[in-house]
Amino acid sequence: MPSPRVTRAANSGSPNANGRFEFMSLMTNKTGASDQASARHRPSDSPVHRKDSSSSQQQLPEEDCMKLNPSFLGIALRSLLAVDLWLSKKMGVCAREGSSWGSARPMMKLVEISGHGIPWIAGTIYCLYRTDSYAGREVILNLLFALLLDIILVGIVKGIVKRRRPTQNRMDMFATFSVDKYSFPSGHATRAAMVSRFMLNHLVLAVPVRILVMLWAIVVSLSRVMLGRHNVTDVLFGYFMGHMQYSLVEYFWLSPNTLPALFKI
Ligand SMILES: CC(C)=CCC/C(C)=C/COP(=O)(O)O
Repeated sequence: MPSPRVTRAANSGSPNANGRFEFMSLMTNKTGASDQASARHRPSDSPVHRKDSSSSQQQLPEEDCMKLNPSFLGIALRSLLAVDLWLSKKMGVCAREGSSWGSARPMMKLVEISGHGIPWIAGTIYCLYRTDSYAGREVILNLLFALLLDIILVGIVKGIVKRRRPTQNRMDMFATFSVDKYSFPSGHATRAAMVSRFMLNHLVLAVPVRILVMLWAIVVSLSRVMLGRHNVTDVLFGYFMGHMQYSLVEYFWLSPNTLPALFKI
């Protein structure tokens, strides 16, 4: 019966008392802890085969089962993320001045500003101040509510998911919050989708202007990936989230009855 010290030395490949290395076969020793670990790799002991084995056999730890039996959802998600990263890198054609469409980067940055929160919030507050029509004030007030809600919800989701921005991104955006170091979802995409839907539903616009509003939302969203700021899934989810936010604003529509003080003209 070897002493625990000798066994440990033998299992770990340490020199024995004679200064020589001794290695004990892990497959033949059925008593040590390391043998249990190695036994997991034997096909006859795999989770699949264990189903047929007697119940006296040891159950695998849960984390091992997950490694050996990844769920379909896990595989699908990993594949989607791999495609997402690959596609986003390919589409990030304005990520740097030296990128294939690098000369279009200044124009893309203008598109970025057109979807930034600050001009939208500042412009909406200005319009609220200038408007003297009752109906106009109601619509603009709700737009302001939508823009603030958007910033809060996007900040919360970014803070929970904490997905890093793509490696090709250069963090040279103006006026960002600390959560804006994260990329999921794209705040520009949520805002563009929400604001465009808001305008199409609450402003009386000629058909060419309606088309321009829709195109603007799509171009702002697309520019996020082209600038290398976001992965494709950040933008797709952001666009979807923007539509959901609009539905939320409609649901909680602020009327003169909810905020009478603001509607005194
Ligand atoms: C400072 C204010 C009022 C808003 C921040 C707007 C901003 C920088 C959002 C980040 O957008 P992406 O997530 O699309 O990069």
